Amino acid sequence: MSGTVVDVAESAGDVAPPPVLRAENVGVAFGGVNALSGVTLEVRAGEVCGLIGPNGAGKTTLFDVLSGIRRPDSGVVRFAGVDVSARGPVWRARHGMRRTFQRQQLFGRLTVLDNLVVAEEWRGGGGGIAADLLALPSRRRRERERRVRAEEILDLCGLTDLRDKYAGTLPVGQARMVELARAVVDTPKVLLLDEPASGMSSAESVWLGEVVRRLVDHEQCAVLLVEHDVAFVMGLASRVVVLNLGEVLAEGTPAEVRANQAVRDAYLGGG
Ligand SMILES: Nc1ncnc2c1ncn2[C@@H]1O[C@H](COP(=O)(O)OP(=O)(O)OP(=O)(O)O)[C@@H](O)[C@H]1O
Repeated sequence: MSGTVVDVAESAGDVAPPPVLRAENVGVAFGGVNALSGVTLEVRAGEVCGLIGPNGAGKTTLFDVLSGIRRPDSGVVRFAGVDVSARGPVWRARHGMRRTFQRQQLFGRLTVLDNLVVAEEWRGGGGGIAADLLALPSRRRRERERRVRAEEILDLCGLTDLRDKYAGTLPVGQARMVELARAVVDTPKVLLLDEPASGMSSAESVWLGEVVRRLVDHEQCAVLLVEHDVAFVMGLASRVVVLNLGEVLAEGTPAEVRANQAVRDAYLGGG
């Protein structure tokens, strides 16, 4: 790898900003099974890109490669233009890549607000334990800033009324929304959302769609979304990539993908 991850700035004259995250010709094989072959996909700041495909298409494997959990057998992953293929998930997270998982990962015995503050604290506040024990003014100021940021994100997510509830007491739909808020509070450059609507009622997934849109506009982060609920993806994403048998079968706007005959045959049920 070379260089460092830098903020992605729109270069003068370009219509679209450069991709924040890009998988280039990625291949992964498990024994004789090609889970991914020659997959190229990118996502840009301010955009929601949907990733769909039938069971076994390779969506989870691609998320694992993008987030650094799995090294690809071939191809590279670029984050803000830099080849990060050799970097692990912690490094990528530290540089602004956040992933939510299908299983819930909240701290059940912390309040909703504290779940967000903890998500900000993992970077550390500078000064270590001594600064904590001495309650240095700089540390107290940083804590106040983190609470303000957490409250701002709770507000954007429509979660302010739940801020003092213990996360472990929340029903699935609300808990999923808190997970999203946790992922966003640390100002990621890119968010990988893995089945964010699973377990949600249809009213809750409408709420989720509105919140994701609001967060993307406010934070100008890039979102890549894997979701089995195709209608949800089509309603939210501006661009959709369809994987099938480890390859990109189609890519385009939701309308283009819906009209694509190969996609209809392989996935959406013909017709
Ligand atoms: N650890 C593994 N060992 C062996 N084969 C695997 C492994 N993980 C995934 N596969 C295979 O790789 C292919 C892609 O799987 P993957 O889980 O990425 O698909 P997916 O699109 O996420 O599927 P689903 O929608 O069911 O979650 C499948 O054929 C799967 O059986």
